[in-house]
Amino acid sequence: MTKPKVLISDKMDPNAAKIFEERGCDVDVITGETPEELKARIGEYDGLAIRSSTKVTADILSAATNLKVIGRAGIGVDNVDIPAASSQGVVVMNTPFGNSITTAEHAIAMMMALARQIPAANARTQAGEWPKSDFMGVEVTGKTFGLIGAGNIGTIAASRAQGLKMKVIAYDPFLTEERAVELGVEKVDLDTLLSRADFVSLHTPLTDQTRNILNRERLENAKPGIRIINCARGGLVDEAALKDLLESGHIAGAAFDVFETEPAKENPLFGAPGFICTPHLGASTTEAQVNVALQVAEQMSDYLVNGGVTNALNVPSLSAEEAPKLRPYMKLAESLGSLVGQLAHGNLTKISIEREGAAAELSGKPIEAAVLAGFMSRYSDSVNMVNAPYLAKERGLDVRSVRHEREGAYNTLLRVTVGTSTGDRSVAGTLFGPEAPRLVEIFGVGIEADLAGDMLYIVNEDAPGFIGRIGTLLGEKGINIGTFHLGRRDAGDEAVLLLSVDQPIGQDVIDAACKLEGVKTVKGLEF
Ligand SMILES: NC(=O)C1=CN([C@@H]2O[C@H](COP(=O)(O)OP(=O)(O)OC[C@H]3O[C@@H](n4cnc5c(N)ncnc54)[C@H](O)[C@@H]3O)[C@@H](O)[C@H]2O)C=CC1
Ligand SMILES: O=C(O)C(=O)COP(=O)(O)O
Repeated sequence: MTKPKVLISDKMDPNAAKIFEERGCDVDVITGETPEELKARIGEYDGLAIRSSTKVTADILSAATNLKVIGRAGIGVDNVDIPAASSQGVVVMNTPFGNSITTAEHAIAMMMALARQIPAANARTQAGEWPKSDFMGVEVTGKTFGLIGAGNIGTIAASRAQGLKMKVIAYDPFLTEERAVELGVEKVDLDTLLSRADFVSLHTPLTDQTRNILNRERLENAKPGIRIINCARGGLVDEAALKDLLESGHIAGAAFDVFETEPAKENPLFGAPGFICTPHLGASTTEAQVNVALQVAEQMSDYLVNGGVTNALNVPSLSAEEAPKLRPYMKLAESLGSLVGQLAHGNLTKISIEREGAAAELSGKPIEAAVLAGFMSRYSDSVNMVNAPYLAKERGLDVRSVRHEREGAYNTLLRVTVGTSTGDRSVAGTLFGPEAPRLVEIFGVGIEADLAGDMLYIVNEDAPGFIGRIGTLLGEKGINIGTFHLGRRDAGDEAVLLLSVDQPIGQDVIDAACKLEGVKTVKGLEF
């Protein structure tokens, strides 16, 4: 097997490259390229490891013909076009915890630097001024810390602020009262937060809801003398409005690590009174960078080598321990999805996936994604587990997953049912031994068959002589039969024949088979 090839395109701790190599990947480290250079190169790679500098746009992705996974050594993925990656079947993963302590500590460092004007005092002292009487600071003890966004980083920042004897109030629409009590913070609405806080620290992602969350109106109505810290994302605060309000003195200070446009070589806030900043250093500690580099390389190689999915943003997680257990089910699920997709006619608007026995104990989402990947291949050639659920949604397919507690005839069973204009059509399969996927039912008829390679599916009247006739026909056409599977509802009723053959079935064979006595349906299948 050729080794998966990974490109590290942003500055990353050398442990990342080491782990990729140890885990069976070839790795190139090429940083600082222009988008054009990256686009020209990206086609060679199975994996792309990034931080925040590389912008993975739809244009770059259009050239990423071999790409399977993008790994973000860090948290924010606003530099990745996730919908484009998803529709192309590329997994996007991040490392959601590796740099959170470090970033929360940076927010606290920024707060202290603001409270005591350390950057300006430092600059003037080193310039030989000794400006002792120009710097009067404020204490943080007893002051109110207003947290916007009580997620991983926000809650760590809150606990550090509590350690500094501050009162913490928090605005986060997803924060429950119970969790607020557990954290020892008071849950408030945004206007209340801005009217009471002495220091406000932002810790939300940048989304349509959070963009400009501190807009001009909110900043104007905030408590006079408030100080604002943003170590989350540029675009959360209206930079021009903040500059005006720093100049008017309504806002006493602001400390930013992130900017609307980065790298921020110029910005309206530069030089505003009480403004301090750092160049997106929130995650830049040795500890955090080792954490995220190790984690991203482990996660990406796990996916590329073993199919394990951890911390993915566009596909369900699948641990490296669970991945081998699920693998035969994924094959079975994909084959069943493909079988109903190839056989059912008309506009299919719903699909249900039932798991029974041992299959009911496994994660449902990956199995669902594999069924959809098989099923959606009837509509598109470039479909896989990552993009199938998105394509299904786009087509308005109603997808249901059902897990049965009941004991059935099989130790483990997957059933896939599609709704057609003439009623529900269902196929089911099991695993023989730990690994071998096997079809056990097709449209109500019990049958045992492997679904592999080229196959011929025939429904005929159950009457003597048919098997001889089809055998003769295939012999005349020079088609070699690999396996032969028969099933029927009741004696004399409809019978189903599934043959695996050594070459694709041409239309001439299908036409000839249709003319055989007693034949109702003939279809060539491909797995
Ligand atoms: N400066 C830097 O170098 C770094 C910045 N970051 C950024 O910090 C931010 C926070 O990261 P985490 O805490 O890990 O994320 P998280 O996902 O754990 O927490 C985000 C919180 O924001 C809340 N939220 C979402 N919409 C909201 C809204 N409209 N109003 C108020 N709250 C809302 C969510 O409920 C959640 O609790 C991210 O934008 C991330 O990219 C992360 C690491 C380093
Ligand atoms: O992890 C994040 O979200 C960050 O913003 C850190 O960015 P960086 O990896 O330092 O470019």
